[in-house]
Amino acid sequence: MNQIPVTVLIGFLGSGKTTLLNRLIEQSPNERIVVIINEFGDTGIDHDLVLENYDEQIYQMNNGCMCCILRQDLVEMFMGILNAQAKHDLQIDRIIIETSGLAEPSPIAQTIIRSNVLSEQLIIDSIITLVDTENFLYQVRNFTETVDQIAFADTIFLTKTDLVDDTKLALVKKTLFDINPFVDVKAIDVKSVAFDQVVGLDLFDRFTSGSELVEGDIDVMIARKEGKERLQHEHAHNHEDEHEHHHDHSHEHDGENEHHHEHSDVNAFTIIVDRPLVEQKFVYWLNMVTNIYGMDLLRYKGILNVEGFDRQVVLQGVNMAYSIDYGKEKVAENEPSKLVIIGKKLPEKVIRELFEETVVAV
Ligand SMILES: Nc1nc2c(ncn2[C@@H]2O[C@H](COP(=O)(O)OP(=O)(O)OP(=O)(O)O)[C@@H](O)[C@H]2O)c(=O)[nH]1
Repeated sequence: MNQIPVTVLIGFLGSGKTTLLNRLIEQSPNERIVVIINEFGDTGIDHDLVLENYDEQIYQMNNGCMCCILRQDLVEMFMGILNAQAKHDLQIDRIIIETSGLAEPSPIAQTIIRSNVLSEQLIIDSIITLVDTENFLYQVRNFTETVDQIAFADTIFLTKTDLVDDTKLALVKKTLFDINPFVDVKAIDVKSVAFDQVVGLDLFDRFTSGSELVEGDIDVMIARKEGKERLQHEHAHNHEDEHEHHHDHSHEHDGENEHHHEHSDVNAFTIIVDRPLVEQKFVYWLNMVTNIYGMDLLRYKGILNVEGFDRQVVLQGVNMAYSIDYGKEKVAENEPSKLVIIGKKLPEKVIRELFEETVVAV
């Protein structure tokens, strides 16, 4: 079954989400799109009514901010959409969610990733954050939601750049990169942007719950992603193995690339190791950190040099879920591994020490 791509539009109040959504809808004659809108306080539309009158294809959530509670309502809404698809024998091509300006994206993503039924049928296309360039600097100082929206974004669209000068634009970009060092940032005009510049970007990776990952699973996960047959591995899923210490000679250094941030409660930092990682040790650390810090890990990404792999290994994660993939060919056998971690009040020192003890120490 084809998974339906879900595009999540987030952004502070007035950042241009509705204007963008209208622009997308008016441009998409050949796609059957379902739109979910989450507004504060508006009167909702009865799901069943909408389903019977399917042409409208617009669902509305009105029970407050989309981030605040367990997203059981979102699960039910998605199930309603999927059931309607089956009942009416329709193919829905795409779902677009416009969130309330105060929403945090994490629970929306978690709802899709963590529900087995939903994750079989839906796939997150991209999490797109719109940033009102004119008002962003004020918003980021005063509303933690804004920081979360930046930290979580796969890509950021700057709106209202026509209202600011170059100095302000540069400051906004710098602030964005301070919060999320690996995000793409692009100025768009929401009134004229092309459909395929916004949807179908496929930026959000397929995440797998990492709690049972053991040595050898990196191969397995990549193979699965590439649609190949599951690789046969000799390794036993033996947790004692994970504690075994190998002798390698890598060491971590707190390089000048490190990012420290003062933006509300979100922090970001970089770990660089200049020798190849031992898979078993790295996996052990990753399992531990994801299990301990779970929802506080907003985003993490690593370009890793792992012993025994010809190519770089790319790690991308959200909360407890992450994906692992091949990156480019290694340039040098000893090229450094780099990990960027963004989270909520993460104890950087503790995480570094844990890394030092479990991954780097001989
Ligand atoms: N000058 C200018 N105005 C813009 C731009 N993008 C959006 N706007 C205007 O900003 C206002 C807010 O846009 P909306 O699309 O309603 O923003 P929103 O994010 O949906 O706002 P909420 O519903 O409050 O969350 C509208 O008047 C838009 O016309 C832009 O690039 N330049």
